[in-house]
Amino acid sequence: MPSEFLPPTTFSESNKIFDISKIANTPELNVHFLQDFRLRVTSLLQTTLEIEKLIGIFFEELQTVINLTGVRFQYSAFNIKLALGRQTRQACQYQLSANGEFFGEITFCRSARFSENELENIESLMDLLLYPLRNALRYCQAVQNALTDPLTGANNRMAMNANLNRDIELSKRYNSKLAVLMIDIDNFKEVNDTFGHLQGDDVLKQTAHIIMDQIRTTDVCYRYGGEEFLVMLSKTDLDQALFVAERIREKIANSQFLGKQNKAVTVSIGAAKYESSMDATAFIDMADQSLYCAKNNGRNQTICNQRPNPNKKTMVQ
Ligand SMILES: Nc1nc2c(ncn2[C@@H]2O[C@H](COP(=O)(O)OP(=O)(O)OP(=O)(O)O)[C@@H](O)[C@H]2O)c(=O)[nH]1
Repeated sequence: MPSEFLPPTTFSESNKIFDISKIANTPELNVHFLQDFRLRVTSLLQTTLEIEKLIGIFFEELQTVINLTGVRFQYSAFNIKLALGRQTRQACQYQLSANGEFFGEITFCRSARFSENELENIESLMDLLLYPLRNALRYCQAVQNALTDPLTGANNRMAMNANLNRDIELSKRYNSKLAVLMIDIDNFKEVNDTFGHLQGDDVLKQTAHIIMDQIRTTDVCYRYGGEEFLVMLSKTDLDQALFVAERIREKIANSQFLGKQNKAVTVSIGAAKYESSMDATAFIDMADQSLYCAKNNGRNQTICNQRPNPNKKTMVQ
């Protein structure tokens, strides 16, 4: 499979620390050295599918033959941006691709300028990284797909199950606040019955996007069930959680759905704060019971049963 490394976007001239061409003067050593080096790096790179570890291994191994202080790797499609070692001024950067498929951008840096020889050496070893990196990116994509709801793009229930206990353990360990919102679209059956399931799907998508837009990147939105979403708010107390809940509720109530049909959509929200006596089930149940109250109380409102005076909102319209 042909592979390409586009030429470095920045590079520099001379360096005296390592020059593979000096080894080339003793051909036997060169051949053996390079063979051993390539074999070792290839087998090390096969030990992981984690991108950070992979880049780390490659960087460490390159450092044994070329003087480098740091490396950066970026793959925007998956929001991957990592930096290892010391980020210094001189840099050489490569766009990694094979067969028209793009695998990200890698940058090596150090204080002194790179010589042409060194750049050639880096380029000649880059093929070692390319296919392990492609496999790691594919694995990352597969994991991402397995944890994402394909309709709305929110995290799915499997992701929630994987994260919930950890969120609770972190909250206990660091004594940090944790809150959850259970959000359910009101009378969603009517949307499906009136406009059909495809339009119903559009309402679900738009609702999920509004929710995800209204929360911080450190908060997580899960599609909990059919028309129900769960938002986990880390380091958030109940007042803040209710504030976020109301912001989401109002934004949805004031948004236009289904284009020209301009359907009004509302949500009911149950909020809960984590208390140390709760396990994961009790925590989610607490939010669920509050949601149940919000539905019974007329919908389009946020309720938290852990409050002496639950925060009730009247219907907006
Ligand atoms: N279009 C679409 N509909 C879904 C999907 N998942 C669940 N539903 C529908 O969501 C509706 C949920 O209806 P109900 O549980 O009665 O709730 P509701 O009509 O929202 O009423 P309240 O929750 O009491 O306000 C059902 O009609 C499901 O078929 C989905 O992925 N797409």
